[in-house]
Amino acid sequence: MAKVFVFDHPLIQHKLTFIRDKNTGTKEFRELVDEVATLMMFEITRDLSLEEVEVETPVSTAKAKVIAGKKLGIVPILRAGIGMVDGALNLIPTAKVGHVGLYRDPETLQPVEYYVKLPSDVKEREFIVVDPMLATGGSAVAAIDSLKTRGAKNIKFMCLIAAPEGVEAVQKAHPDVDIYIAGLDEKLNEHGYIVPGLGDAGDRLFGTK
Ligand SMILES: O=P(O)(O)OC[C@H]1O[C@H](OP(=O)(O)OP(=O)(O)O)[C@H](O)[C@@H]1O
Ligand SMILES: O=c1cc[nH]c(=O)[nH]1
Ligand SMILES: [Mg+2]
Repeated sequence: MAKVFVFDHPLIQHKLTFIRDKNTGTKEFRELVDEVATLMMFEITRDLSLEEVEVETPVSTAKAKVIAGKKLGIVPILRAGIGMVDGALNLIPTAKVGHVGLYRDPETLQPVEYYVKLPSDVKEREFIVVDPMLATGGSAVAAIDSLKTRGAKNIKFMCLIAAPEGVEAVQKAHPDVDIYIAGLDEKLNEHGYIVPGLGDAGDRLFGTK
């Protein structure tokens, strides 16, 4: 069964509070999402493997460590996932970026796919799918399906806020995909919005409400 990590780091929790606040405007919202994505990526990359190298310091030779050349890919679920890409790339600037375009039908809440573009070496890469919101889980499950259909084998999912329903749906459909969350909320309302949540992540990021 996939593991679920809820990040309790004080900086993540502090910034998430202002992301939730309805009085936070678009500019600040976008900056905070970017910062939290960086902090979450710092935690997620904790398990990257290292290899030993030798480096000449001004004083002598040191045995030291570098990351062992893992191939990473960041995959935002459009549109709101775009808000987390730059923050993630801050820490892993050589990662490739794939895109999965999905919108949630407002009536049925079912995801509708409209765009997919992934790095060509999809089978060799480890992917981190990013989206601020994991609500019913339909979008995350569909995005991960889409990656797996194209050959991806090693996938993590990272979001800002999740509802228990969404976590359960991803765990059931993709038991191999670990889930990383900044805030695990109470429930969904009758419109499929996370309660208390932060509202519509895409609209708040891009000012489209
Ligand atoms: O877990 P789910 O019930 O599928 O809901 C979560 C999805 O809903 C939002 O996207 P939305 O459909 O609003 O598209 P947008 O990013 O273009 O605004 C959000 O960014 C997720 O992708
Ligand atoms: O609360 C929610 C649920 C889905 N999508 C959002 O942007 N917010
Ligand atoms: Mg939206």
